[in-house]
Amino acid sequence: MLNVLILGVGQCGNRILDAVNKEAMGGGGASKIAKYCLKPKFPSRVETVAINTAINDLKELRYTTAKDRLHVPNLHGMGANRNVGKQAFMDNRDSIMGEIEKRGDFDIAFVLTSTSGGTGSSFSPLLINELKRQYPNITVVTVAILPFREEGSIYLQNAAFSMRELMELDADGIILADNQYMKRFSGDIASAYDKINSTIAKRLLFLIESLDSEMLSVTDLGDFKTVMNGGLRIGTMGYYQADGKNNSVKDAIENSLKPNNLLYPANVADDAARAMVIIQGSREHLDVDQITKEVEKITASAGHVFKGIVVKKGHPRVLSVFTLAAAPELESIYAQAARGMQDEKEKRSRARKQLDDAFAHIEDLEEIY
Ligand SMILES: Nc1nc2c(ncn2[C@@H]2O[C@H](COP(=O)(O)OP(=O)(O)OP(=O)(O)O)[C@@H](O)[C@H]2O)c(=O)[nH]1
Repeated sequence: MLNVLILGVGQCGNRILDAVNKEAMGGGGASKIAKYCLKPKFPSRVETVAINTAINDLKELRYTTAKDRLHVPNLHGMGANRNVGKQAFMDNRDSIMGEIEKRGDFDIAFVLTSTSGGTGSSFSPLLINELKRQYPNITVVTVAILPFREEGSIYLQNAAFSMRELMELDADGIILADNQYMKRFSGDIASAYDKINSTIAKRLLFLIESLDSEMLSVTDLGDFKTVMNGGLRIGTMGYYQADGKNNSVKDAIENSLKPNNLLYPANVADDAARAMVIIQGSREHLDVDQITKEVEKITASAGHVFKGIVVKKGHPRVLSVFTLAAAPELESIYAQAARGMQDEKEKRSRARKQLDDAFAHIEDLEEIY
């Protein structure tokens, strides 16, 4: 059985973790006392911890038990400042790692975080480093959320710098989810968040469950690691669930890779480096020849594709995880972040000059009373 750790860091990470716990409890509503007695049903041994400097963010969680919420005290908040965040992590490193250690040993950790706020984006790279240091055999995959592009220059700047830190870590890859790309889910931000979070949560649970299942065709943690180490070691996930109208497993695989079903804009045909396609469904829907043919098609463009087949009652459901050899959308985020930083620098020096000119008026004067 896999030992899985899921850490949600900062508000966005906390909320996605809460969505994971919600899904693991069957997706229903939670009562007021739920946080004291909830017991999510995971397929593997899964431990979850929500980590945050803002106590109110932790209080708003509904499906994460009180004992799985770790408040890291920081008197004045982060102000989206990653330097303050890094210091707060280092000041509290031992207590954070102690909370994790209490939960035993792990094969894989997922770190869920936004790239753009103050807490998650600064804590996560340091936290991942510590995990890799303290658990030499652990696989650590980051699920990193990119901001809406109109959220402002500091968020974009944070995203640029924290992504670079995450990419430079000696970890096992990044699964990207892009708020901007998934904005299509809803008109208003609050319900878009809910939908985005549950979309990510469902895919993660599917992945964990599959890695720990008896498969007809086997994919395991080792294969997942190999996929995540492909290309830029940055990837994303696609998912599709067939309905009664069309039970074709071939169509389900194709659909799982269509732009509409991805968490991040990617051109799978041109840019995928490695992939893993996991198919679940009732035996009568799982035509192995059809699956093999479809997977071979993907292999023609992505270098290597692992396939996993899990017999489970229901219409075909397909999760595709892939890493990318190119990520043009990231480059445009860096360009936008750099423009924003440059604009701010110029505005600051213009303002400073204006102020200096104003001071010049009284340069040779004394106060008169
Ligand atoms: N998908 C998703 N994104 C969110 C959610 N909440 C916040 N975000 C995004 O996360 C980014 C801000 O990061 P947060 O996680 O809120 O910040 P934090 O890490 O808690 O840091 P501070 O609040 O600055 O201490 C913005 O780009 C938001 O759009 C959420 O529930 N779901």
